[in-house]
Amino acid sequence: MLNTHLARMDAFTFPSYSIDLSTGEALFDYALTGPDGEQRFTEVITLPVPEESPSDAAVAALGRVLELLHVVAGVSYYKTAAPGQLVLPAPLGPAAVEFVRAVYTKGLAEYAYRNQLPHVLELTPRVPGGRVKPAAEYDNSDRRPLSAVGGGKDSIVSLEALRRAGLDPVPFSVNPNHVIKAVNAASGLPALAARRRIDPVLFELNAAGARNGHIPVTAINSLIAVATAVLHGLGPVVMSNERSASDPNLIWNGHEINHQWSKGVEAEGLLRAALAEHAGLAEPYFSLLRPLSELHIARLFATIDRYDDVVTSCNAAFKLRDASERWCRDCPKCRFVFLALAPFMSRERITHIFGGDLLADEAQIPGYRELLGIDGHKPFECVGEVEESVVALSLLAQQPEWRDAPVVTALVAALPDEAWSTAATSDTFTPAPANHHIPPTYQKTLQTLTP
Ligand SMILES: CC(=O)N[C@H]1[C@@H](OP(=O)(O)OP(=O)(O)OC[C@H]2O[C@@H](n3ccc(=O)[nH]c3=O)[C@H](O)[C@@H]2O)O[C@H](CO)[C@@H](O)[C@@H]1O[C@H](C)C(=O)N[C@@H](C)C(=O)N[C@@H](CCC(=O)O)C(=O)O
Ligand SMILES: Nc1ncnc2c1ncn2[C@@H]1O[C@H](COP(=O)(O)OP(=O)(O)OP(=O)(O)O)[C@@H](O)[C@H]1O
Repeated sequence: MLNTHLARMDAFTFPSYSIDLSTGEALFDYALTGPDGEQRFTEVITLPVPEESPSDAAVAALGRVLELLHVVAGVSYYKTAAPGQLVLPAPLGPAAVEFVRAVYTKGLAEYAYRNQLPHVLELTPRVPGGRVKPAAEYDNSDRRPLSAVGGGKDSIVSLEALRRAGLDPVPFSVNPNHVIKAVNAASGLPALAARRRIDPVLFELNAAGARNGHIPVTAINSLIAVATAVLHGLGPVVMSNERSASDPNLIWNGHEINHQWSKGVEAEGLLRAALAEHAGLAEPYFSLLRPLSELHIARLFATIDRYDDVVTSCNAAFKLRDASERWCRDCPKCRFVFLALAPFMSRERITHIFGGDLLADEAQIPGYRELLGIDGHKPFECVGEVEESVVALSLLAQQPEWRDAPVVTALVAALPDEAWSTAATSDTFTPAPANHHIPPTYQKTLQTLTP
């Protein structure tokens, strides 16, 4: 189908979904419709099959989680055309509708901004009339946690904290690549994995020039994780999303544009409420690292060395096609993570982890100026707040091993005086006491990693 036809699509619908419990394979169908016809898509998500058959209660809760996943995973296909109507497949309660609305508006906000599509930020799902049967309560809060592993430093910190606190975590990933498999192997813990196959038609449409952009992938991975936890009789899904994920990159037309929206605390609260209402789940999902800054997490990571040969936070290593082997050493995320870890590690150790020394490479200075708020806005990437970068630089400027590194000296000279005073009074290493959903049993977990 030609992309001119895509541009004339006026509705996005969700024709059906199904799951085969014997194989774990779920099929999610989507359709764009308009005056020139229809464009269909099917995404295939394969959950790991448990050794023991799930209870009837678990199967019922799983069905409800998959209903939410069906709607949320549609964002990848919706974005090829961005029609004005989003027509939900079945009635949903108010919390579920609010979650879906936020995923398609706030979760697609960067996409809307970059493609100049303000209507996406105002989308309101059309909900079919009728009553939603209330979900039976399903309380799995005291079972072993499912710990989502993304291959980077943050999920390693959570996995190790849970393990050291004796909570017996089960590592879990969606489409684990060689990095994630190596991290799991380094942990020594048996892991679960789900497969997600995007409809190849999407790549054909992209190649033909369809609209494209960032999607709230953490919302999709989170629901796949919750579905897996329910199917396997496990407890809460533990994420590793940090405090700064809630901060927007910029304001556009009065709306916050946040690249990391589905990692933020608002998305976490909406997802929990939707799961409680629609699937009856009492304690399904939270982020263990929510009160912490990226810099604080980096300091905790530095206390763990068993993953140094494998840890990789660079997004280029997680592309579906043409992925880099590990750190690309030339993107905002590589720059930020290097800056955040450097104050807490020897130069030799961090150079080993990254395969190079970014603070010795003067070509990185323009990128670091953005991270420090000297030029432009916070990059559209998973990077910490400007204040965290300034605090990291101020720590490096005091360390004999780092203070003469070419990038450090150039940045110290470029930073305005006000930034230094902000760094001096920063609360970067003080956990934010409120605004998280960590259940009491898990609240002391991070103390096992005190530096
Ligand atoms: C790895 C990456 O950053 N991918 C983004 C990139 O995609 P690219 O075209 O360069 O390569 P592929 O990842 O191979 O994807 C090919 C196309 O497939 C479509 N697609 C992929 C995954 C998906 O879940 N849905 C999809 O529709 C898409 O059309 C791709 O072009 O650029 C894309 C366009 O801006 C981004 O959509 C790709 O982002 C992935 C969805 C992704 O997994 N990104 C994470 C690394 C990521 O951004 N994580 C955020 C978390 C933020 C959140 O709110 O969840 C972060 O680290 O901050
Ligand atoms: N493939 C995946 N499967 C399951 N969970 C994932 C996957 N990729 C990322 N996550 C989870 O999504 C959240 C956001 O991912 P993100 O890439 O920011 O974290 P990370 O890889 O742990 O650390 P870092 O920020 O250092 O890259 C984390 O909780 C992470 O565990």
